[in-house]
Amino acid sequence: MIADLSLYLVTDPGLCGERGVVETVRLAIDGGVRIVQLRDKIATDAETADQLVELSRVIDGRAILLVNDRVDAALAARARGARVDGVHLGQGDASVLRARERLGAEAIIGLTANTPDHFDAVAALPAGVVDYLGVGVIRPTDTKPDHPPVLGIDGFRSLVDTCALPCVAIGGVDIDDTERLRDAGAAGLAVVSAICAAVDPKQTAQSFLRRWRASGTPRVLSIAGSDPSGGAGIQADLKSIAANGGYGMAALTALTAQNTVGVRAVHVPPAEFLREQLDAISDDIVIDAVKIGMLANADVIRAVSDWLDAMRPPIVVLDPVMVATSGDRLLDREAEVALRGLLERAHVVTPNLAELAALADHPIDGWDDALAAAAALSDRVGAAVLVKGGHLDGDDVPDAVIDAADGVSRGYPGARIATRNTHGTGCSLSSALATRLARGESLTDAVASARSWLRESLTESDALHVGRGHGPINHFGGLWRRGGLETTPDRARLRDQWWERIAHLRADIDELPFVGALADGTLDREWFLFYLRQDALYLREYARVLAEASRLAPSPHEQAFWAESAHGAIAGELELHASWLTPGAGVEAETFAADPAPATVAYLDHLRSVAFGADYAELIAAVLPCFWLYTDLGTRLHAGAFGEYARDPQHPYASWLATYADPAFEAATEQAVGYVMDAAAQSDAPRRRRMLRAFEVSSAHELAFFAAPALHVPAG
Ligand SMILES: Nc1ncnc2c1ncn2[C@@H]1O[C@H](COP(=O)(O)OP(=O)(O)OP(=O)(O)O)[C@@H](O)[C@H]1O
Ligand SMILES: Cc1ncc(CO)c(N)n1
Ligand SMILES: [Mg+2]
Repeated sequence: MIADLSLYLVTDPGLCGERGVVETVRLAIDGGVRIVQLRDKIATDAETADQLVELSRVIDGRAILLVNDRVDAALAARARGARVDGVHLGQGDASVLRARERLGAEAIIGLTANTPDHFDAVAALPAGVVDYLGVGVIRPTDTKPDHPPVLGIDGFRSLVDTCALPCVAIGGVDIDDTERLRDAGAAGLAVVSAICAAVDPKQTAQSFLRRWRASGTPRVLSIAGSDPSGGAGIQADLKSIAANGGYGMAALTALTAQNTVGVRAVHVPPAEFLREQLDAISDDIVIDAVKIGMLANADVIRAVSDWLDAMRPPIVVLDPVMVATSGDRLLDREAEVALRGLLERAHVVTPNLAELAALADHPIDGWDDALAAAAALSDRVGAAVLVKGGHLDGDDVPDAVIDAADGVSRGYPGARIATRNTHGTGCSLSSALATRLARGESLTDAVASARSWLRESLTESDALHVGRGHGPINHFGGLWRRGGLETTPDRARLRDQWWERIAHLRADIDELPFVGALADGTLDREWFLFYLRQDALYLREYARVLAEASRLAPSPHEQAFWAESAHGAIAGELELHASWLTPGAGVEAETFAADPAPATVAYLDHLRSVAFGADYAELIAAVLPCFWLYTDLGTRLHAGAFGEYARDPQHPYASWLATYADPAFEAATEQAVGYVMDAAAQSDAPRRRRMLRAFEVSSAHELAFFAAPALHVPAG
């Protein structure tokens, strides 16, 4: 069994001073220590056995208790009913093989190893003889005057690098070594004076653990049922653990045939097989936190309870699952009684209101009643209680966490999020909480972080469209939106998304009097000339912006495309203008003589600000509407979407219509759209958002540009 080695207290009677070893151990365990080694080189075996009996009483199953070297004392204390899990042996102490033989297969036996030869000797031992190694000293220490040569953290790393056993660092370990030792491969920190000599061993232990937990990826085990629809059970747990920064593992208690509408059937494999799964994991992997969900029946509960007693994981969050969101039962009545025995083994219990009523044995009438019942339950079982308000009526869905032992009590108000997708909210919240605690967050902070993530996952859930009943939350929705985990989005989906984003602007353009009159040929000539004069001023600057896109282009073919487009804006489209504005006369004379209208100024200022203040991706997004909107409008006009007359070669504005319905312009538009979607797909979410915004603003300027003639030219 691999116990939780993260913070390993080795006692020293001298350093514990007047407070004494037993009181120091009690305080350290209150602070989160989960493995203790009684080390006293002077006491007799009988005295050591007495201390072990006393320590076993104080520890009360909350931590692993080992003794240094004294196998006889361990056996004597066991004979007196003490729980002594094993021994730690030095190189010169009793043989590990003999100790294993005398203490049994379930015992935990540690061995000191400080040199390559020691590690070679360990590698030659049969499997299962030694459970972990103590490797040091990290720096000089007074607690072991005859200590071996100082390894330092690099020396530690080189020794443990290829070792299959978990190795704890020992000897002069300071809290500021935490991150570097974990990074160097330590399975935990064995500390002596840092805690024994501490003014406040509980607070010191808490500080060590916070640093240790925050410095790595927590390995979180879900012990729960399977929900094939993915919204609850171990499926939801694994997603929740990953979304909150943990590595998720899962041992299955039951298989359900369920979906978002309800539970059709439940199959519970033999509880012995669950224990096999649990042992397979804990024999190999250090577990930083456990989340317990659906337990199905009393046999399963007993199997989990026995394993917890043997393993004593540092963090246990118990979600007392009794009924699914659909209302179907997930725990039989006999098991509800057995569940109570499990509560004492949890650090946090997370009942919803119905589950709280069942566990507190009295009906819950409103939120204040729930808070009182949660406080009483916490006081009775010694675990913190996170009572969840999701099933309250009305618009408020508060939660609250109460830890009677630590005097913690905090409410978390929250408005109900309008969604049906609440399947698995409880499973997900408790798994997120276990992960956050394993990352070193305090109880109240971890609840706040888990809730915040859950609420974001509820808000993002409508995008999933899973099932006809209560759908699942979107476990990674927030991360995808913030660009943390988004896979490269599908270009076609992006294109549709962008085009849809400006649907309202496109509809407004279609509704403009200018467009309607252009289509049916009644457009006032002065309006059209006003539009053309402004468009000439626009195109001259637009060409410069396209030239800038060419300059910034990341590839030759994009560079060529934007350069050709710049040329087209000055040459091709201005030929159109010249034929209208000054037939035969010098194009410059008349074409650019108009004062730029406000809409023209605003649009060009926008383009310049993007061209010379942002990056290539945003720039080509900003110029895209001038391609895409015009091609769309021109092809629809030419296709008769606004009436057949627009297709008539005799139409008074036929040359304008032909320009924007030109297949070559349509092809250029498709190429421009392709470059922009490529850039968007390869960008992170923040840049994708900036690109879309630049595209949207340009589209709004296009609308204002088409609307300008009606504002500035009295209808003829
Ligand atoms: N519509 C909602 N809006 C906001 N928060 C919600 C909503 N529904 C549930 N929650 C929150 O989800 C979490 C789970 O609460 P709930 O009461 O649903 O647990 P549960 O019944 O155990 O869920 P499950 O059905 O997964 O077992 C709580 O934090 C609760 O406040
Ligand atoms: C397997 C499983 N566990 C828990 C729940 C609670 O919602 C569920 N519906 N299914
Ligand atoms: Mg629940």
